[in-house]
Amino acid sequence: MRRVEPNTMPLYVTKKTHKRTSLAPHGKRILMPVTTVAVRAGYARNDHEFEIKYYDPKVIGNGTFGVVYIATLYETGDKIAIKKVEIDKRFKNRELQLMKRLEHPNIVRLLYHYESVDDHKNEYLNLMLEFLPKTFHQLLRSYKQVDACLPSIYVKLYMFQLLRALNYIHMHKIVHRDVKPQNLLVNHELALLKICDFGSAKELQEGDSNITYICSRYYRAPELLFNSTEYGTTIDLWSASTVMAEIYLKSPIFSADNAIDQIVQIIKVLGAPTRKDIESMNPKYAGVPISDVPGIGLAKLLKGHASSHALEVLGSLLKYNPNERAHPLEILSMQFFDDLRKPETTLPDGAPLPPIFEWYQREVELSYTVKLQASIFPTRRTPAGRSSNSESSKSDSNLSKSSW
Ligand SMILES: Nc1ncnc2c1ncn2[C@@H]1O[C@H](COP(=O)(O)OP(=O)(O)OP(=O)(O)O)[C@@H](O)[C@H]1O
Repeated sequence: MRRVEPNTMPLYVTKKTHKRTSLAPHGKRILMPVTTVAVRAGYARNDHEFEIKYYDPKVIGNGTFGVVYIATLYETGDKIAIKKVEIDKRFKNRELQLMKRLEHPNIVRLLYHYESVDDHKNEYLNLMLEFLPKTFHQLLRSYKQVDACLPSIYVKLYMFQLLRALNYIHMHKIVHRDVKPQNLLVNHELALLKICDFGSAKELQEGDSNITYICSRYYRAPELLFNSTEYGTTIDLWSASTVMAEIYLKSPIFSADNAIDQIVQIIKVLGAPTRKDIESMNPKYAGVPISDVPGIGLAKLLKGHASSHALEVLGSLLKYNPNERAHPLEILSMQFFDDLRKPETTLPDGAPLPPIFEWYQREVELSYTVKLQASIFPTRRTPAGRSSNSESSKSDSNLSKSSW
């Protein structure tokens, strides 16, 4: 990686391709073009331009907003993902601004970014991200195809990491607004989960009106379906719990073709929202009154699929009233996650669990304020600064960002 003086690089990507064979620094002979780009680092602290070389780009995802490629870094041989989104000059790209602020083991890491321009003078923002091999959607599908269930240790590990990441994002008053299996990336061998796609995310400001047509329908919180513009971060908790229910049911818990039917599907399970519930979701709701019908209930729907502890988690999150949804840290302290706290627990192949208890100081402090630290962390592995075991949590200097 060669450092270049600021301002000496053109604004846009410098593309040099070598057609000849070259020996990459990581020792592999490359028989294909290598692309060189002038990038900026993902984290703002040292925002100089660098030259990065990559090769073998292939499309892996075609989203609403852009194209995602997989490529290999010339220097290290590491796989990366490049998300290329057309720049709309009228708006500042929120995804880049937010991703620069977020640094967490359960959030996909922004490595570099650069701008590029095509032959028609369309301009693009390219986000170079750490690569993860699968989406959670693909993982669930692979189990479904062989009529198997995701083993319960993975359900616990993945839900723990998802809720921990949401807690971290919400600490920054950022709401993701598109939590769904397609936006959760996994390395199933290591049992790691990371949230991606901050294209819909937003930092909430008091008094701001927010758009309601956000979040993929099946995972959309009821307050959005009731057209609330003053929702909070708890919309992500609803989405997370629908993801959890989907793990057990092997298909989305609430699926409909339109917003009205989506509400109907929720009512069929949870029963109709009370007047108080509707007021909590959207005090300005002026739609048709909803008759008082009972739902079949989560316990009946998930009978034979989910344990009582799993139902406790789902029941604490799948609530109409956004303020009644449990705090993510409260959920992490529930019995459902107790296996993860036992020293003898391993992955099915005997490998150790990923380091899910290495928390940032700031996350730990927050868990103190809600007095949950004792129940989130394993016994005798108390969090940072108080530990007899240095493994339990890394200090800010190791992990956190100066902005904290
Ligand atoms: N870092 C990554 N590693 C591996 N795959 C990735 C990565 N980032 C994105 N992808 C793949 O690309 C797909 C689309 O990415 P992303 O959701 O960020 O784009 P999008 O344009 O916002 O898509 P959508 O409109 O479907 O939400 C993901 O579902 C995933 O399959």
